[in-house]
Amino acid sequence: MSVTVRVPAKVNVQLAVGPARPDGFHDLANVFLAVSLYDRVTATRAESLRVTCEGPDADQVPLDRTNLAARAAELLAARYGIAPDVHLHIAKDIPVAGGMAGGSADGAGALLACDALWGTGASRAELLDICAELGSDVPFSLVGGAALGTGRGEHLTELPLGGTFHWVFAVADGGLSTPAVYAEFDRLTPAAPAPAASPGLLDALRTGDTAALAGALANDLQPAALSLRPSLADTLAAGTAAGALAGIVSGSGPTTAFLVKDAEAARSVAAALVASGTCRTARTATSPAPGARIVPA
Ligand SMILES: C[C@@](CO)(OP(=O)(O)O)[C@H](O)COP(=O)(O)OP(=O)(O)OC[C@H]1O[C@@H](n2ccc(N)nc2=O)[C@H](O)[C@@H]1O
Ligand SMILES: Nc1ncnc2c1ncn2[C@@H]1O[C@H](COP(=O)(O)OP(=O)(O)O)[C@@H](O)[C@H]1O
Repeated sequence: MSVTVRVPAKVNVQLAVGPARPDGFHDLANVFLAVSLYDRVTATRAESLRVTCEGPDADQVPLDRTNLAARAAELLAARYGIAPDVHLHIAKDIPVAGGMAGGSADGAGALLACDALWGTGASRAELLDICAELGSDVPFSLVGGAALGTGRGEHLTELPLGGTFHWVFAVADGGLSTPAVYAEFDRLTPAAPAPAASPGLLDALRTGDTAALAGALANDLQPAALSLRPSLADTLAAGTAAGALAGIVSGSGPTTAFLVKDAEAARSVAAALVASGTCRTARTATSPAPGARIVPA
């Protein structure tokens, strides 16, 4: 018997970052939006814990116990006093180390799949608790849609969304390390103010107003990502020159996200980005997208 779960990627439409806390994390006002790029995690009973991965970036995914899918299975099994004997297969479509929470998606997906496979019957609150232990972004991968993350991003308030948003993602060569980007933020921002969500941005999401959302996109980690990867400025310029309403680094990067008017604009901006030679590839997607869901057999 197997259980497959589909989990979305995310883009941060606002990422307000406060000063470093004593525990090394940063308080955030993190406005997450799930987008229609998905990983699939399949859990199958096995003799022991094993992870495999397929997809264009599969060679960049660790297959040992550091994989967030493996860690999710271990945490759930430990809580219920069972052996984490499961084969987790990841069909990876989310760019790796790209600031789109692919590892977090696999953690949330494995958790939901193992819960169903083992019949542990964990409550939603318990699952969210385990997600937060796995990583700051993992609870959002379970929930999907749109949400404001506070604390280190793990405390979620779901947000209403009034329409469909169209996106183009320019995927860069290689990844950026999230801790390195936060460290660069600290170096560049000696006195960061307390983070707060922008009322205008939340209104734009609620009313589905693409032009207003384009004007409100904001990422405090963008200067740090650009400092570590200056060539991202060329990608941002190429996307806006091609007709995107706005461009932004996705989370800690190096993927850049472009908000566009409609599906046709998405196709032409994606083609122009690839032709510009400033990215490895470009993907189109829409919001909203649901959180982790079991795929019917
Ligand atoms: C920046 C964001 C934006 O959504 O995601 P990515 O763009 O990398 O996907 C997140 O804050 C990343 O969340 P996630 O990748 O889950 O981070 P974690 O595993 O919890 O932490 C990894 C490291 O990132 C830094 N970190 C993370 C979250 C936070 N609020 N403050 C931090 O300083 C810390 O150095 C921490 O050790
Ligand atoms: N299932 C997974 N998929 C991808 N990366 C993973 C996974 N589990 C652990 N990792 C590690 O997490 C790092 C960050 O990857 P990812 O979650 O894709 O990016 P980001 O944190 O930028 O959103 C990778 O470099 C990899 O070492």
